[in-house]
Amino acid sequence: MSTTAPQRIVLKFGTGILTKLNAPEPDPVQLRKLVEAVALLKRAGHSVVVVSSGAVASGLKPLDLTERPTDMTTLQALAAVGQTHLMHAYENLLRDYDLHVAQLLVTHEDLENYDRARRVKTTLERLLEFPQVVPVINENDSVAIEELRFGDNDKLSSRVARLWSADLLILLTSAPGLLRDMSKPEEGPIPVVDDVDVVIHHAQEEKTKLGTGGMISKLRAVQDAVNGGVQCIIASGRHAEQLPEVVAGGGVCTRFLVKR
Ligand SMILES: Nc1ncnc2c1ncn2[C@@H]1O[C@H](COP(=O)(O)OP(=O)(O)O)[C@@H](O)[C@H]1O
Ligand SMILES: N[C@@H](CCC(=O)OP(=O)(O)O)C(=O)O
Repeated sequence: MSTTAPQRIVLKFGTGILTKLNAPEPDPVQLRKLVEAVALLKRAGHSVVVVSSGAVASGLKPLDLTERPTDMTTLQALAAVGQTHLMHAYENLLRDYDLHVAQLLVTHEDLENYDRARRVKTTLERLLEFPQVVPVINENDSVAIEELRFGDNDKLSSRVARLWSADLLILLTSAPGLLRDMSKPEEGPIPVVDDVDVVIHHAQEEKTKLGTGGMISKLRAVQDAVNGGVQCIIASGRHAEQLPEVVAGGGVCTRFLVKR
């Protein structure tokens, strides 16, 4: 697809691109670039919903922790502290573009329940009638029941994209797209994928230190989204400046087509 017509776009920001490369804490430079890209897309007439990770990572420093813990209770406590820091950062950065953040925290159960999911959808649609609002969605980590958690935000973003009938879901991550061979990044990502099943074997278990999902989780989320009619893109969140080009059909990324 090569178009600049207004689209409904879900942007997913993974933990791996919201944090510094060499320290387990949020990277304000990265966050600024991502917010700038959101503002650019909105200015071009697109409707944008952000699914943002980063609550747990944002809670580490305030709680004097240097590493991501593994026990669920501490992770939930970290998310409770970190989510407010994250939203504060978004609100501050969006102000430069006369935009405001709208926080939506949802659980797996909310989106599985017909009535609650519909309420999320209508709230989202009402919010988007205000051009100055950027909805930022995260899992409600501190109350999510362990066995029913999304855990990573890949699946959450595909659920949101389907619920909202988005045109496009862009998973922004630390990789430039889906690589055939992770030891040969110079080959660049696979440009276009028609069938996720055919490429899933390229995804390795390896992932960033603070991220939870990894590439396998992303491809499963992509499959869910394309099955629901949403075209998907995996692209580097470290090159947010290329987002308008990616939305228009170009850029360095992997594009997953919807089967017709
Ligand atoms: N075939 C592949 N191509 C690109 N990245 C891959 C591949 N297989 C595994 N990965 C890993 O997936 C990571 C992205 O997932 P993750 O760390 O969970 O990021 P995020 O926090 O953005 O969700 C990459 O940094 C890379 O280590
Ligand atoms: N909801 C969690 C997201 C967990 C996470 O790291 O997800 P991801 O970056 O998609 O691998 C948070 O905000 O920390």
